Amino acid sequence: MKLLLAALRQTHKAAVHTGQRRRRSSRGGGGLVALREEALVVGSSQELVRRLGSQAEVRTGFITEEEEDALLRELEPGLKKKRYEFDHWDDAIHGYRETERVRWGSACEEVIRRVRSTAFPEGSPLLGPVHVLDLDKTGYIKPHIDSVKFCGSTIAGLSLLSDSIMRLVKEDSTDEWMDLLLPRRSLYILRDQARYNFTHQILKDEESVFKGRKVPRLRRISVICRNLPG
Ligand SMILES: O=C(O)CCC(=O)C(=O)O
Ligand SMILES: [Fe+2]
Ligand SMILES: [Mn+2]
Repeated sequence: MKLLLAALRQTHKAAVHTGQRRRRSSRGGGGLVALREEALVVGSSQELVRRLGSQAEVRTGFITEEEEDALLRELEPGLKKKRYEFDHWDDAIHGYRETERVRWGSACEEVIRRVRSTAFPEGSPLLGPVHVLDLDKTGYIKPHIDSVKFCGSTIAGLSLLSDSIMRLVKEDSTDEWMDLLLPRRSLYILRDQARYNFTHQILKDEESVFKGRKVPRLRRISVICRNLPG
């Protein structure tokens, strides 16, 4: 199980090293451009946000508080048995524990069904187990691209317990980037170019600022559905 989950992110290493180093020098001047006042996606240019907006989608309030509670009740007992992992320098993720789940209670089953019918084209073959990732409040996800061997064109994730910021950076042109605000209980969907040609990362608390506003990053659990490579 552990092996498969790590393999999902196996292409991250090059992205972590090249992506992070170059980011620092390239960020300075990039003004944030929002499509609308309340937009949840900003980026290095309005053109990029327009072109890729539909491939990096955020749906606020995708689940209710009751559904979030049901997911947490179902997930917490198993997660609590694991320890957060902090010290592997080569991991794409720092400060996390994770698991996967095939069978869900009925309230959760309904949520997962809704995620899948929203994010994936009908009949698209899906990865059976749902991935559950628990980030400690000091945890974060470094830039990586999910393995094309194990994961298809679409990644869809629910965010529980905390708001967070997902940053996408173009792999071969790191001054092209988009930040997605992922509110608690929202669903994000990454597809196609946003999934294949951009690294994604979840910012650590200290860096978690969206349109000039601090977005406190608390403990966050994500519930992630993927499809299979075509
Ligand atoms: O926590 C998330 O929403 C994303 C996790 C992720 O990028 C991964 O496990 O590959
Ligand atoms: Fe990922
Ligand atoms: Mn490791």
